[in-house]
Amino acid sequence: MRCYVNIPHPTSGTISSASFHPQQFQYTLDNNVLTLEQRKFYEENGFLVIKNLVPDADIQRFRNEFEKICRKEVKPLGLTVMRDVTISKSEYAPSEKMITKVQDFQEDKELFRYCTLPEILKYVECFTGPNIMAMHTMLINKPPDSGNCKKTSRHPLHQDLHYFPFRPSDLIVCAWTAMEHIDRNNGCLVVLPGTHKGSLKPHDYPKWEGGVNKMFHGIQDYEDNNTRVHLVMEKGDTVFFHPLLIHGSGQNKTQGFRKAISCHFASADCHYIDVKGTSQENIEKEVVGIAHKFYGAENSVDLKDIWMFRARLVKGERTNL
Ligand SMILES: CCCCCCCCCC(=O)SCCNC(=O)CCNC(=O)[C@H](O)C(C)(C)COP(=O)(O)OP(=O)(O)OC[C@H]1O[C@@H](n2cnc3c(N)ncnc32)[C@H](O)[C@@H]1OP(=O)(O)O
Ligand SMILES: Nc1ncnc2c1ncn2[C@@H]1O[C@H](COP(=O)(O)OP(=O)(O)OP(=O)(O)O)[C@@H](O)[C@H]1O
Ligand SMILES: O=C(O)CCC(=O)C(=O)O
Ligand SMILES: [Fe+2]
Ligand SMILES: [Mg+2]
Repeated sequence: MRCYVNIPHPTSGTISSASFHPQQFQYTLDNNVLTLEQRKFYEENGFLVIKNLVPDADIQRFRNEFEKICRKEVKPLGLTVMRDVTISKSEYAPSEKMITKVQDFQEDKELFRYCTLPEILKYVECFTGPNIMAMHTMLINKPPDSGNCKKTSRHPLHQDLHYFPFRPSDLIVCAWTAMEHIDRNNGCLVVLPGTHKGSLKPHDYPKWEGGVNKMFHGIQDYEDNNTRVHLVMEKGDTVFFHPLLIHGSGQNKTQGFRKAISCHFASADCHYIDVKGTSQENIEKEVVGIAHKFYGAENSVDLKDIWMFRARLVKGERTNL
């Protein structure tokens, strides 16, 4: 029992019901943003959906900028452009239809506005506290999966903490905003409520016949008896979720490219950890391997350097990260 334990008031001698604090929370901080009901929901489930949080006008700007990137009209520094695994060996010219996602848009003013929106940060602060770092940014353009039946658009069930060499996990939160109506047809987020109370599981590539995208690791042996919840969301709706929450996304059965924008935020007071000897070693090797390909193996970089380099302060003071 980690949450909702009633603790006696320290100064009261005898314990009467009136001297009990109503609640003890582990995953949310005290401020006046979340209602008691919302706090309880996140504590219990590890996620919280806020309807209609990001205005249409902002989403349109993110969409425009993404299209400019796809047409190569802008080339933000440090951006990773990822194509679907099924076309990763082909010669297609870049276009919106070829790009599965862009990552690390911290140097793109238009897209990075997402990470500084006051309405987003107001909620982020409930989980991270006042010193807030934007650690990892993505715009996901989930491609249609009909036709070839390879289901490569699926994202296997995983915990984002697998990718993060910093702690404590409770001071990390993902904000994920739907850029259009998203349901099971175009591959919505799927979450296993309450799994944020568990530990980090070992991750590796799923053995899917059609192939799997680079670094899309999944949990090999998650318990299938967990309730899966499909998050149906409208444009602008935003889900905040804990980095240990097991989640993924299903196949996109439509002809459209399903879009979402997201950022992982962490308290600047978090600290980096060494993942050597842990289950995270396999992803460290992949990330460092890619960095070596780009910068040359002689310029040895470690995981911490990579993260420090792309992390950006968005509120408060840059203390550790
Ligand atoms: C890094 C930490 C991430 C933190 C994430 C937080 C939680 C998020 C959970 C996730 O989203 S997990 C997935 C995270 N994914 C990544 O970080 C992937 C980042 N993508 C990349 O680094 C590049 O897109 C990649 C290196 C895969 C390709 O880069 P380029 O487009 O510059 O290279 P190129 O097209 O020359 O391809 C290089 C090689 O990669 C292969 N490739 C490209 N796209 C691929 C793909 N989608 N799947 C598999 N392989 C792919 C390509 O076939 C080729 O193989 P060979 O070396 O054998 O010729
Ligand atoms: N049999 C399975 N084994 C492992 N992971 C699965 C399996 N089926 C789905 N998943 C993963 O679970 C998540 C969502 O599953 P979901 O059932 O919503 O999608 P889907 O199977 O692609 O589509 P559908 O809506 O037709 O079921 C995705 O991350 C997907 O990769
Ligand atoms: O399909 C999605 O948008 C979710 C992707 C995801 O969970 C991730 O990239 O970590
Ligand atoms: Fe994820
Ligand atoms: Mg299914």
